[in-house]
Amino acid sequence: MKIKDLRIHSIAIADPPLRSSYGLHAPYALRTIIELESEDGIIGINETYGGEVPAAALRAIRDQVIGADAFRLTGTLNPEMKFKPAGIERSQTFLVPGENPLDESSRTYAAIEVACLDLIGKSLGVPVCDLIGGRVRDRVPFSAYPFYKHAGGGGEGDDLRDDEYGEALSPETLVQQVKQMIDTYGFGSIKFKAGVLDPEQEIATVQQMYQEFGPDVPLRIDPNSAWSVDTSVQVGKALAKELSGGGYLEDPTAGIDGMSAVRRQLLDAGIDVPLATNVAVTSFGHIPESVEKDAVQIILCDHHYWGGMRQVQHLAKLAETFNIGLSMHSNSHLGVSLMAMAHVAAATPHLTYACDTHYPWQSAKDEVVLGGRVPIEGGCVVIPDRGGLGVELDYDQLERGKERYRTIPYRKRDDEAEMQKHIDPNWKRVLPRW
Ligand SMILES: O=C([O-])C(=O)C[C@H](O)[C@@H](O)C(=O)[O-]
Ligand SMILES: [Mg+2]
Repeated sequence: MKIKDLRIHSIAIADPPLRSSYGLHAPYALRTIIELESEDGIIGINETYGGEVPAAALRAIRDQVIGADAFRLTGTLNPEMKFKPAGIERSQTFLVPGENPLDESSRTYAAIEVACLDLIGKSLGVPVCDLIGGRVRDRVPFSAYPFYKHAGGGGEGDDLRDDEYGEALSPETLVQQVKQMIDTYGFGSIKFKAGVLDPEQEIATVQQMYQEFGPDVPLRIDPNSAWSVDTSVQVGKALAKELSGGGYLEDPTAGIDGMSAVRRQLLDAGIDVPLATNVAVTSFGHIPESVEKDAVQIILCDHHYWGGMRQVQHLAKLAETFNIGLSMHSNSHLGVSLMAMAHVAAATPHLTYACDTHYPWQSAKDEVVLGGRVPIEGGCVVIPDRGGLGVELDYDQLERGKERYRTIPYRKRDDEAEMQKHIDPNWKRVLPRW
């Protein structure tokens, strides 16, 4: 199936002022939508990271993609190794997932791989999950993803979005936010983005969630490496009960050595809360050292930067071999990414944790999927009975997203700069902060 054209669309979508240890989300998140057209006129689509760097990387491999066979990705599309599935090198850590220069070729590869799978699936009338080995679940569970946030729904000027959730900068308002999210989407587990308030307040937030939702709703807390080893151990001890029963402590501190020290000290204290990561282990090259040092017990996969859907399946097998659990990471995204995440999760038996998703934070006004937002019901995305990813582009909405991108100044995610602009001119991302 020869590829005739690759179209790259940079878009901007409104994003609320969410906080994390990286800083503050800008009023717009950036995404790239790609289309691959085959010689017989079928169009495969995909969504990946936005801004100038990912778009330039995609433009740079355009000549390799055009004329290539969508069925023969691995062999034919990587002659100069500019464009390749994830290798076994170690990428840098500490960076926002998706911004790591050493992962760039595997991110680019992933973007094309998924579009090829959508193209093949559409031409055969087969859902992507059934092309990559076959589904083990039809309904893919996602997790509620509460954030501390300032007032505002995202967007700027005449382009403001409704503030559906309001300000949440205290334990009580955060719990209120989760209730609202669960009422709307039916999520059965919670991933709480921490690393923003004093750890005592974040401990209180988790305790209040536990009281509100009970032991059957698994809780995860993720401060994005904001804590020292000592603080991480204190939080792990304080929340041993709340994070057990399917929950986890995600990236409390930076690096494989830091995570390993936290694990050791918690075990010495008789606490077996698993540590999860999407920061310390972000490429295959990190796995040997992580296993040797028992640094993480759960890895968050993400096909966008792990090198595509098949690499996520390889990661799953490796994780299973070493008795490591598998969950899924997300960044601000629209419905095309959500569907891709659901398909790979559906076809990955070892992915037993509910996946992260930022989707509730995005507005229907920005969705580029034809027919509007992808439904999340009972906390799950249902795999549709359609070929490929099961979604098409709404070209009017895509044009609006492109127009928004053309008119805004943002070209790269920079949460630290946003924090300095709106909250504190002297703010810096210091690790550990506590
Ligand atoms: O689990 C994670 O670390 C993330 O989802 C990283 C994201 O960048 C998150 O911190 C965000 O959206 O600010
Ligand atoms: Mg994380």
